[in-house]
Amino acid sequence: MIPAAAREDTILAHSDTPTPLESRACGPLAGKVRVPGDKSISHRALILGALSVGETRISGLLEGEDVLNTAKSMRALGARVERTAPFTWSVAGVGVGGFAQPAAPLDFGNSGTGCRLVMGAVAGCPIAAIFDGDASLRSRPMRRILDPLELMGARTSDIGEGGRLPLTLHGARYPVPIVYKTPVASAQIKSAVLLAGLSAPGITTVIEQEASRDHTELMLKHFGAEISSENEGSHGRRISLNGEPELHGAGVVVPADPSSASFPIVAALIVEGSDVVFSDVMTNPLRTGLFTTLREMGASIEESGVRGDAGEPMAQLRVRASKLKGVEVPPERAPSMIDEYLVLAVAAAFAEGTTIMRGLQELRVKESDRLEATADMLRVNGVKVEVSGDDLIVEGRGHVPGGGLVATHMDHRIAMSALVMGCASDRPVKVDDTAFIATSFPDFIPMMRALGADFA
Ligand SMILES: O=C(O)C1=C[C@@H](OP(=O)(O)O)[C@@H](O)[C@H](O)C1
Ligand SMILES: C=C(OP(=O)(O)O)C(=O)O
Repeated sequence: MIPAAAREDTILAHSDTPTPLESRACGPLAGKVRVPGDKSISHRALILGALSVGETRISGLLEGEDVLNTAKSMRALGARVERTAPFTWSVAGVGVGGFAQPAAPLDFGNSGTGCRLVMGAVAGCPIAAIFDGDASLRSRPMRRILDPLELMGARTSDIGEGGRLPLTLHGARYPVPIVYKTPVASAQIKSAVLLAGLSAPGITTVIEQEASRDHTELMLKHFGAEISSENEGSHGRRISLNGEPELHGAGVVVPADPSSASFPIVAALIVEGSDVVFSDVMTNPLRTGLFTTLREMGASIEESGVRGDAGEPMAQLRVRASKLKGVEVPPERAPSMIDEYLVLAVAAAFAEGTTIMRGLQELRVKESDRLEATADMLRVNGVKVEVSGDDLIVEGRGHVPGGGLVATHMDHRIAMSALVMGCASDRPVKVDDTAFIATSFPDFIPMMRALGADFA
């Protein structure tokens, strides 16, 4: 038997040379699958486990590169993190405020969530840590996280141009609780402030104009923190956390990731005759904007067997190929489907009529400028598309000519969206590099092939 650590190294390995792939029109997709564990919940389970006293047992953890980098960072900060069986991990934490000074820089690879949440957790400990990542992560804004953390008493030095990585974060010796209004709807900003607030005496409050995913709040409660959330305005939330709790290790069952499921779901909708069942898909309403939109477009997505664990609902989804029509997606839906616009744009290209997606400014600061990259992906495959300010307008003609080579820009979701498009386009669609798919959905290619996709 291979020891757990060696197996983990095998998972971590990925090629430095680009691996292109072509996707060709295929016959009906069929089968029943469980996509990997939710990425957001996997990061949080490791971080909260590391900040707790006692053991946290996680089942269904996403073993993608982003999450594995978070696991490594938790070890570097003093927690014991072990893979005990496939997708099953055990964390023995150090308690709130108990992180040790890491001996080497923390490398988060491609992962904004891992980097930014750990910044919050480190900001509440009297240690210094160097944060770094790959070229994509080094290009993403960090000021949005550092601003509130500095108000709480943390400090930065050796910081990259424009507040970017690499940087050194010096945690606060005496963290101060704050009331913070997030400048944009971002669960990463909210979570960083709440994680720093764990070490602050008194109440840390985050106010968001538009509610972002609430996994941090739900999981903090599950681990024993006193935290409350009330509505703020028409779409917002006001979240208050009582500082200095004793967090206790807890069991976490990670549901299947709806953002990962969105790729085979759209593939099943656009490939004629398809019928695919997805089990255990998380259906937290702050994550299901894509399903709402697809249903408005005419998609057949049947939900059954709704159940929940630690406040996170999940269900089985049966998806059948459907005739889609263009729709207008309102800007206030953006936080609940922020990572899904790329694959929605693919569905929109196969629909009849125009789809207008409004208020997508946040797409510009993801792994790539996803607004431009999505438009380019469609354009090189013969789809009429326009970026107008922060809106994306796709003219659906019921079919996609294809034949293009898509630049993935170190962005897993561009790669997967383009491969989905090729499943039903007139000519094949090629992507320049599939390596980054391993950050969030390592089994995407074999799972799609097993359903009937023609990738070569
Ligand atoms: O908190 C999280 O787990 C995430 C929040 C979102 O980012 P923002 O907080 O920047 O919107 C999302 O795009 C990302 O994939 C995961
Ligand atoms: C934006 C994403 O992730 P992150 O911000 O963690 O890099 C994503 O997975 O689409």
